[in-house]
Amino acid sequence: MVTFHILSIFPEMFVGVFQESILKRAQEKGLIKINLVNIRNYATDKHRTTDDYPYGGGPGMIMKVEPIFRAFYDITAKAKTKPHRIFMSPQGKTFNQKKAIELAEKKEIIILCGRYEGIDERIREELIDEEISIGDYVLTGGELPAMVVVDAVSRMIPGVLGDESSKEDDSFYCGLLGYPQYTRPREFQGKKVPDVLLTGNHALIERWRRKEALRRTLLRRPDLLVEADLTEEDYKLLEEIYNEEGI
Ligand SMILES: COc1ccccc1CNc1ccc(C(N)=O)cn1
Repeated sequence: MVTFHILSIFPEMFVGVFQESILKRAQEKGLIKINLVNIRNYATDKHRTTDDYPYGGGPGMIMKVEPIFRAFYDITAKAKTKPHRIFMSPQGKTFNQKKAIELAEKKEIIILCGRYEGIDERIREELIDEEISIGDYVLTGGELPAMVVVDAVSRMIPGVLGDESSKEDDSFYCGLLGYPQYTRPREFQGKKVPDVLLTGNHALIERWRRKEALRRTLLRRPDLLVEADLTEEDYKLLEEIYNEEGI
């Protein structure tokens, strides 16, 4: 069970995403809990201000310390265990499946979603355990990145995915890209499903899938091959692939 506390000035952005399909069922099954927190509720001035102009000048606004510190203290005081505190930002370490698996072990996670040009540095210094980016591009806020993290982490929690096995084979799960998938009809516009998949010979099918995952990874993301722990059998398959691809 993982409890996600999501801090944002636009918590309503999350309602649609977390009220659908797998994440909704996971909440109903008590496998995950999502606590949407509106930072504005912790702003004490009349206008419930959460941002202000940057010292030193420059474009845009910066998120203020007080509302965010109050929100963190409040959530932490109510939390059963000390939450792991994440800030979504372009300056973070790039998110990947390995990180998703690691975060799925946590009990409570706070995800701070930045808006405007970013946050007052004292928030990073005092409140954040790790900064995570979903990729090298800038968005209008950390809300979409937070949804990506909640989705990827939730999938790794036992019981969330109906068919457990789908987690094992997942693209990026074994460090390789996924193999080609087919379903009915067997032939479409003259394009047939590979015969091997119709043999019912699971050893043969597994070999074909592993080989196609290696082929796809070699051709599209050779950098992942370097990281993957390959077996002797994998190297044999790669030999065949090199010959077939004329590399
Ligand atoms: C100018 O925006 C910011 C500047 C600083 C911090 C947060 C934000 C909010 N925007 C974000 C957040 C995350 C990502 C990412 N790549 O994960 C992209 N954009």
